[in-house]
Amino acid sequence: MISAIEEVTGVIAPPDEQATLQAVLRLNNLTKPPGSLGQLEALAVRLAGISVTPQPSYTKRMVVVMAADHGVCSEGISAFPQEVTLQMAHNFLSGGAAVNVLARQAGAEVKFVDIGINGDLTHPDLIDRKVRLGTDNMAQGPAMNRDDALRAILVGVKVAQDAVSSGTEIFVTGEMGIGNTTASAAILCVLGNVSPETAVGRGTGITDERLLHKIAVVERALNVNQPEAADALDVLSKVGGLEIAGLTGLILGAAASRTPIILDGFISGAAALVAKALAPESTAYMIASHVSGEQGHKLMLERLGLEPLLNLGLRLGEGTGGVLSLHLIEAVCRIMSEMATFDSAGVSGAEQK
Ligand SMILES: Cc1cc2ncn([C@H]3O[C@H](COP(=O)(O)O)[C@@H](O)[C@H]3O)c2cc1C
Ligand SMILES: O=C(O)c1cccnc1
Repeated sequence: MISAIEEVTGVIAPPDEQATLQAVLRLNNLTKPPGSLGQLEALAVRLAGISVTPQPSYTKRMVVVMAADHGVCSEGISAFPQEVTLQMAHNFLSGGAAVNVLARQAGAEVKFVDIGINGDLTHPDLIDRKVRLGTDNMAQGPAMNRDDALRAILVGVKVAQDAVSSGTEIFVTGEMGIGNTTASAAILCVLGNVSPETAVGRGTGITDERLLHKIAVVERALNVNQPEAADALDVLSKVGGLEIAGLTGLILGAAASRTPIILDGFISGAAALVAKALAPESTAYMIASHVSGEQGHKLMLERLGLEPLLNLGLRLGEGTGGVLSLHLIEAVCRIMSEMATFDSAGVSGAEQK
């Protein structure tokens, strides 16, 4: 199975240099002072390199929501009970979750993948790829074994490959899994080399007292499991989660097929840290949609070397911030394809000094 992942990481190419250069030149010829569209210009340049054209467009957009349960919920680390994952799964599948609403507005399709929900789920639109019925309690031992983590990564890779084959041009990462900010914080501790006090946040909105307990649970999980920082699969299997692993695969699959992948919040960021550790060049295909309200997310993005587009204080996950940023991506694409150049509009360029 590891060789199947290496096959994917092995084909991730750097962004296209020529398209990158063409985008820079075009931006400087458009009727505006150079650099005046700020971060949108940087985004335009990155998208050009990813999609190998200075004038990309992304009509077919897909948000992939990976859902799974976490054994560590039995430690009382969330404000909500584990059953909410399954209950919310029905809500996603009937179109009533926040991400469904925002995706409809942004013209994106939502794919909902059961990669490890602890319960039975059937629905005609469900992508049933259950690897196991949730993870084990990482505060007592490994969350899962290495094979489960590998299988979950490969689920994500396949979802990406199938979607690209049927025309998907841009992805958004989404997730649902009560307890997954605990697993994500543990991953950040190891791969980002930070302390639990720095990495752990309030997730669904826990009290001060429960926050201290959550920090202690992450400390315990790290002590019990001793995850090896140099071995991302060891980290993912011991203190990660199935939806995090699935998103890691989705990111790698998207990067391997030269498709931009928009990262949502803290959980998506944890998956991205694992993807970066497995394939450093995959970060070229990642776009950080926003910095979330979850403590540790800002630092996580710094570790990934990514600049977030938005800062709205979101702390929901599901892919919500990612889908919102599709509007900005659409704006950038239109700037690159519809704006006049100094020549075409007969506007004088900057005076040379
Ligand atoms: C109703 C509801 C809808 C959600 N949608 C996303 N999350 C978010 O909250 C969870 C992570 O927070 P924690 O680690 O504190 O459990 C994940 O399911 C995440 O997607 C939700 C949480 C709830 C309760
Ligand atoms: O940053 C996130 O994505 C987040 C924060 C809190 C809860 N769920 C998700």
